[in-house]
Amino acid sequence: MLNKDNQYIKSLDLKSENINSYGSFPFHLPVIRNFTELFFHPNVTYIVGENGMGKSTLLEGIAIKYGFNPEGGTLNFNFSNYDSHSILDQYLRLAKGVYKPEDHFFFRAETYYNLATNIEELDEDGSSGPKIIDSYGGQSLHKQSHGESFFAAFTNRFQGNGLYILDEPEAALSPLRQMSMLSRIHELVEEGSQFIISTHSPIIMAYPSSKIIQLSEEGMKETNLEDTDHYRTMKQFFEDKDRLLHHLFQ
Ligand SMILES: Nc1ncnc2c1ncn2[C@@H]1O[C@H](COP(=O)(O)OP(=O)(O)OP(=O)(O)O)[C@@H](O)[C@H]1O
Repeated sequence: MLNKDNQYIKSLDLKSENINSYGSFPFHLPVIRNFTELFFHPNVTYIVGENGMGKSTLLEGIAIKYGFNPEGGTLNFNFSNYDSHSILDQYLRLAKGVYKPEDHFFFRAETYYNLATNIEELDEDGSSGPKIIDSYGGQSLHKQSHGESFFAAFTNRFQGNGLYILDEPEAALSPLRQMSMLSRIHELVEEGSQFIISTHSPIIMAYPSSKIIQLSEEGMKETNLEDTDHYRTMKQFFEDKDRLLHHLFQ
């Protein structure tokens, strides 16, 4: 298990001295306006918060700054189907640790299918050596269900001693698969991996050896699982569904 001395990414800061105006995207986002230095947990750091708070933008900035392709994949992927990523990475300062990960993956639910297509194209071309799809379990990611193909990457492609940046990995995963994902995260953490995960799922955010950063209109704040808006809302819903529905339909 990684610790403070050997984690791969230590902290993130904003080069605010280079920002001229906070009037437009991505600088107008509350997390950027109120940025405070972010210290990553050696095992798992969660970025949570309401839709539109800037989780994907922040995660993408971290990933690009580290050297990942904006659309995800390993450090070796450099395909692009669109070029709409923000310029935030140019304004970030990432403190890396002394040790480098042996495995890397930037998982984006949004563009996972572009990645799947790119893998097929590279494999058809044949010039890149052994088939890439074999490291994802061997079966075309397009010929599996959404959840199955996501899970194939987590179980087969992620090899440990890795840096894994995951944007909403729960998309398409059933609650049971989300729990399996937690146990896979545990295995990979025990094998020297560091995760940075943006999620809306209270199941995914339940890994104990972690830090939860909640983004809101006020900026970012460290919090406990039980105090996240997601956990509270779900709890309220399940504890008294009828009352909640009554209020919703008033
Ligand atoms: N390329 C872009 N150009 C302009 N605005 C953008 C761009 N990408 C995102 N935004 C805006 O920035 C805000 C934050 O988007 P982002 O996708 O980072 O939020 P999020 O917290 O990940 O949301 P969700 O939980 O819905 O995935 C949104 O209001 C979005 O419309």
